[in-house]
Amino acid sequence: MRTYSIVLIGFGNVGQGLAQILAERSQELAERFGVEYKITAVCDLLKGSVFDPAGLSPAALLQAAAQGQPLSSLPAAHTGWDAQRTLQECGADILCEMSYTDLKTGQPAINHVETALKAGMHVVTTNKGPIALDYPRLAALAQERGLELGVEGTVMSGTPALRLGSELLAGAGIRKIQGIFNGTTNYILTRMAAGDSYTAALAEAQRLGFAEADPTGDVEGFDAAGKVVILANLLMGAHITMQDVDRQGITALTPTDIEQAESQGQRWKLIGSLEKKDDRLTASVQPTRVAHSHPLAGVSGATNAITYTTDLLGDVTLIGPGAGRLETGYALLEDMLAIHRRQSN
Ligand SMILES: NC(=O)C1=CN([C@@H]2O[C@H](COP(=O)(O)OP(=O)(O)OC[C@H]3O[C@@H](n4cnc5c(N)ncnc54)[C@H](OP(=O)(O)O)[C@@H]3O)[C@@H](O)[C@H]2O)C=CC1
Ligand SMILES: N[C@@H](CC=O)C(=O)O
Repeated sequence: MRTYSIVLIGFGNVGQGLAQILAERSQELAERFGVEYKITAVCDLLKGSVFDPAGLSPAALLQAAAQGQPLSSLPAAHTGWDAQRTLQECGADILCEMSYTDLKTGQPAINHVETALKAGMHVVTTNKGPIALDYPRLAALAQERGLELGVEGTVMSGTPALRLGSELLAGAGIRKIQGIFNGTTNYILTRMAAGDSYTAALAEAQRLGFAEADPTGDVEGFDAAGKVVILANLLMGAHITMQDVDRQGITALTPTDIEQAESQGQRWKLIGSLEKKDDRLTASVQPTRVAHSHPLAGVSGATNAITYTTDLLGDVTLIGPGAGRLETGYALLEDMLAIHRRQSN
């Protein structure tokens, strides 16, 4: 059995989703893969922080969060450390970085990732900020130190969109990528098409744990644009920035626009696109009317979809969850299992 100690920075929807997965599936992980992930530290801005090298019970962490009790009320060797101190002193094997995405500065997550790598930890993250804004530098830092930087959850949560593109389609010649890359807006558009108000649909997306802490990132298209940047730079050899994405969100769409499209056999979707033509890459996120018969029209709720157009296989499409607590928690497990597989070879 190989045991990895893990530190969780951010214990919101995703952090709690990961803790729930570990609480429920540790026996299966041990039996099938010979691996144990032991949470030794958790640090969250408002919920507090706790570190115990002997390990913390995921169930107790979840119970404290559900009851609004500070994490520091749990029995542990150390409490009250901030993220930097936790990363410098906890000595974990893997950082799970799940703090807020900031697509302007990438902070504080860039600092978290950098500190963890310098302290010798592998990093797995669902945070789009560091990956959209600073991936080459952070990936080089990881590589120099023989460490892994797992980023699967930054695009389409636990649906293995990045792994499909970077591993399985790596030799197929990806020349175009198109899809629905934001769960919150797809959920809102689906609910509005069924007659609900924008405000009620957004509130429900927040309650279900799909939306960003500041949902402007979702509804104005920044989150989808960040994912387009990640796809371009990680899978298409590009070096684009957020400013290179021609971006528009869904806030200008009215109930009348949505009704009108439906009555004409069409549906609004927020579509992200990347296309390479003669060495030039175009990148966009735009609300788009698609026919009811279009493959993306039936992708509803927080489900996302990605179509890779390749030289050798033509179109390859993957559809799956794009957001959610467990769905995104699973992305971190995917990356941690990949680390375990590589370490075991
Ligand atoms: N939810 C989803 O479906 C998906 C989310 N993601 C990404 O995963 C990350 C986590 O998402 P989610 O859990 O939904 O977000 P939440 O807002 O629910 O949780 C983020 C947590 O991070 C904590 N936090 C923020 N800054 C710090 C800091 N400096 N030190 C310690 N803790 C900090 C917050 O603390 P507090 O609230 O107590 O202030 C909060 O509990 C985000 O980057 C998001 O973009 C990616 C894919 C899907
Ligand atoms: N807020 C995001 C979460 C996943 O990245 C979304 O709604 O897709």
